[in-house]
This record gives sequence, C-alpha cells and structure tokens, in this order.
Amino acid sequence: MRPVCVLVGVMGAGKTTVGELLAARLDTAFRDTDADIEAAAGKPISEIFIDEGEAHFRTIEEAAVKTALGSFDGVLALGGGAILSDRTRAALAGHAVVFLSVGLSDAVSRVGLGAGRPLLAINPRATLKHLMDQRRPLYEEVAALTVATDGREPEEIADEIATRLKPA
Ligand SMILES: Nc1ncnc2c1ncn2[C@@H]1O[C@H](COP(=O)(O)OP(=O)(O)OP(=O)(O)O)[C@@H](O)[C@H]1O
Ligand SMILES: O=C(O)C1=C[C@@H](O)[C@@H](O)[C@H](O)C1
Ligand SMILES: [Mg+2]
Repeated sequence: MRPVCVLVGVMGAGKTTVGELLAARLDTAFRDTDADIEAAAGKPISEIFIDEGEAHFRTIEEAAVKTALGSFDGVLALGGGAILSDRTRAALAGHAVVFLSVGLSDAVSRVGLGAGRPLLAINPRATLKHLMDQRRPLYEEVAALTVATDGREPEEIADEIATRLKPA
C-alpha cells in the first residue's frame, strides 16, 4: 500500500488545504502526519515543542511518516520539516511526491503571526525566509512534481495536481 501522492512544502504552502481538496477530487482519503502526531500525543504540536523539544518532535515525526507511507493509499501531507530527515528523504524515493512551492510574501500572508506553528513564534517573516532558503533544495530533491502556488486558489492547485498525476 502506498499514498496516491505525498505533499511537501514549507509552512503556508497549503499542504493541508490543497491536500483535502485533492483527496476529494480523487475520491480518496486525506491524511496529514501533523494530525497523526497530535492524535498520538494527545496534544498540539506547539505543546510537544514546549514539553519535549524539537528533537523529540523530529523523532516521532520520522516514525509517523514511515508508518503513513506504508499503510495509507490516499493523499498524504507531511509536516513542513519532515524532509529534514535523511531517512525520510530516502523513504520518499519512488513515491509521487508533490512540492507545493510558495514565495515569501504569499507564505507570510497565509501564516499570519504563525499561530499554532511553534517555529514561527518569533519573527515569522525572517524565520520563514531562513527555512525556505534552507529547505528548498531538500523539497526539490524528493519531488517528482513542483507546483507553484503563489496568487492561486487552492481549488486550481488541486486541479493541476490531479491532472498532472494522471499517467499520460
Ligand atoms: N493557495 C492558497 N491561497 C490562499 N490561501 C491559502 C492557499 N493555500 C493555503 N492557504 C491558506 O494558508 C493557510 C495555511 O495553509 P495550510 O495550513 O494548508 O498550510 P500547510 O502547508 O499545511 O502548513 P503547515 O506546514 O504549517 O501545516 C490557511 O489559512 C489556508 O487557508
Ligand atoms: O516546518 C516545520 O518545521 C514544521 C511544520 C509544521 O507542519 C509542523 O510539522 C511543525 O510546526 C514544524
Ligand atoms: Mg498542514
């Protein structure tokens, strides 16, 4: 069993929003590893960061991604930093990974003050810029498709992915 596609991208790229729409279009289920982690921990990711720290979050995130990749056949969204793990990037080889790209100004306007996103608690704009610069090569490394999202409605993005996922 494998996901029909796996969405990656920085916070605010629209993985959750577009993923839900895409799953509905493809008549399949949607799953988000951030939600899996919160359900298993019984608390929000922001509290996991406060109580156990980011390193612990990354460990449980790697396990959550591995589980989902092997047990789910719908549309899967990963957390924005999941691709930081070498093992996760290796596990994504051969999957239909879609990188939702977004520029800094659209990402900042989408995440606002970063509520619920612990890494954006301080200076969201500068932090997002740093994360985007650091991670873009990793998203590109794992992606089979890159879809630009700036200035576009989530429905239009989901339609493009559905079209491009279809075998020629
Ligand atoms: N294409 C878009 N145009 C305008 N707003 C969008 C678009 N995609 C997502 N949004 C909005 O941006 C916000 C962030 O989107 P979303 O939560 O889907 O991002 P994400 O990539 O899942 O982020 P995270 O990595 O933090 O989970 C939401 O308020 C959503 O409604
Ligand atoms: O970009 C990141 O590192 C994160 C993105 C979110 O999806 C969550 O996984 C968490 O807030 C960390
Ligand atoms: Mg999300």
